Amino acid sequence: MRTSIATVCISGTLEQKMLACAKAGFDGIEIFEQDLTVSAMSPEEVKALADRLGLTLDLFQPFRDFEGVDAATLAANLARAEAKFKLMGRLGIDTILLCSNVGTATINDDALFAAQIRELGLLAAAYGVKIAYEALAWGTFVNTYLHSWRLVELVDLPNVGLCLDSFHILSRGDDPAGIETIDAEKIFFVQLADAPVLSMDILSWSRHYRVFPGEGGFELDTFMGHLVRSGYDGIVSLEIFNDVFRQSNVERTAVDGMRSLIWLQDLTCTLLGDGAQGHPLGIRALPEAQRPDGFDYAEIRTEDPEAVAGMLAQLGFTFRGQHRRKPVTLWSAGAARIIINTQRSRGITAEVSGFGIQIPDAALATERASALQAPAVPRHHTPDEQPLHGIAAPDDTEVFFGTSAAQPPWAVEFGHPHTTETGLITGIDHINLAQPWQAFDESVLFYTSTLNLAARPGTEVPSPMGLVRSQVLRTDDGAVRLALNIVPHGLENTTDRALRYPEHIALHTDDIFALARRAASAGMEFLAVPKNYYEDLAARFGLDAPTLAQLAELNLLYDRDEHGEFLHFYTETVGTMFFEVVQRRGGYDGYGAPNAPVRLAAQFERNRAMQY
Ligand SMILES: O=C(O)c1ccc(O)c(O)c1
Ligand SMILES: [Mg+2]
Repeated sequence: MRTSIATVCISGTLEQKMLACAKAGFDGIEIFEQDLTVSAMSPEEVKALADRLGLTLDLFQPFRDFEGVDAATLAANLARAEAKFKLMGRLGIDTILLCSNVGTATINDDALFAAQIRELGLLAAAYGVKIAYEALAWGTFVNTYLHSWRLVELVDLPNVGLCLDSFHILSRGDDPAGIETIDAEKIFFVQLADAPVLSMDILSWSRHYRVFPGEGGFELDTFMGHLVRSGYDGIVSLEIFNDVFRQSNVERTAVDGMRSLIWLQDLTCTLLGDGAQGHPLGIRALPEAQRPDGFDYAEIRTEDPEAVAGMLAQLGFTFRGQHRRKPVTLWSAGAARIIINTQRSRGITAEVSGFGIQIPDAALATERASALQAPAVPRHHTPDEQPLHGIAAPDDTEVFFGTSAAQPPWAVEFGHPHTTETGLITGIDHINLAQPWQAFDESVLFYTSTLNLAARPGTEVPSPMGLVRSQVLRTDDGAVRLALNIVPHGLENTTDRALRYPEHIALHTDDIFALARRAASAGMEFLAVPKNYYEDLAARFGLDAPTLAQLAELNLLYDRDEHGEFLHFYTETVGTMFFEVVQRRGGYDGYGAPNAPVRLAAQFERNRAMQY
């Protein structure tokens, strides 16, 4: 499949954009006119640079507000178009995108639309230009792709066809199945965009909230399935208008986009099954996706290993030994393994620096991640040590693939072959990772695609520092769960890293009261929960007084839904990390969302107190 990306998706000058797109592996680009207008490069220089980079210039866009106008406006529009056709000749671009009219159309008449577009088509033909007509979802009279297709049929010129843009089709809730009824030869261009499911006017949604495929809520694999079956064999491009992407690192965003197209092809192959082959679009599958079986371990990098070890001991973890060659120790409790690493600390007292997941075939998972352009984490190992397969996530978390086994083979390197014992902690429930504001969407795609996790709908948690965007990524069975939290905008410049990126490891237990009591008597410091919270609990759930008193005494939080109950507590923070302990009763499958604002406010109070 030939891939392209609109220059409007990413930050920088036109030259920087072109370099980044070529480096990320795109075959071509769409030139967004504004990027050329403000560029210091002449059209000829742009063409020469594209040639040098091996990029094709696939589309010039947008040409706006053409059809459905009075005679005088039509004449002016044709003159405007002719200037652009000449410019395209200098760029060496043969296709222009024509958006359906949103501004100047006053006459609603399909015959007139078609006649006027026909005039444009005839003029374009004289310049060797093709016109790809796109129905914008907010077009005054033409706003569905099937309507734009009827008009293209009426125009009936070889150089006038369609541009299909997934956003305009899916945002309106239109059924993309109709794509299969379109003559594939007449689909001149395809643009893909995903978007979070929001309830707002479509224009604002489109101009600010588009994201790369896999980062939003649209079913783009279904869309692609119809496109593949239509027989289309042209370019599939990304066209994302997104406020964050436009100010983020251009190279990273380009790779993020490329990853989305690689992943979407794989999802579409899965959806089409045997039917994926034998279509001209030539979509490619990745090495097989596998479901992770659980967390292998969580890793804490620290300058203060004593503080972290102290907390683990209070929680009931057992010291399992020091790695025979590295300054790394292993602690375990039930199936939970935690590694304390004092190597390469990044100037932070303690942080959740990575985790391992267990997967049936670690080498295959690494191959798949590499095909998704995940950067490898280099780790040395001696011939008698387990090789480690690691990838670096956009938030700098290091993720390692380990084989699925009750006793991980690497544990012997810590001198202790068995790491499982019975105790109150039974395993790792989830890991919560703080995302720098510009990495959130990229991380969602990175973790879901490389670890084969499903993204749940996002939420927003109010905190004294702002709204914290939050999203859970997980396996269906809950064996691996990640919670991503975005750090509120503006805090990236604060010098207090604890305020910036608090992350945590959540452990599960079958008896949180016993565990909390034992930890308290071992001297553990809990995050203090305000009294108001327990009054609210009493009102919401009708808990009896002794239960409430016990919860309050131990700083436990509580939630309940139609499936079951959830009890949890948080430890104090060390560096930028803390622990959570959770107990799930019945079929409760959430994360205590109503309690998240209580936690964030309590941590904020605690941070303030520490500053005085
Ligand atoms: O928002 C717009 O105006 C706009 C322009 C060009 C496109 O291809 C598009 O999908 C939207
Ligand atoms: Mg478009």
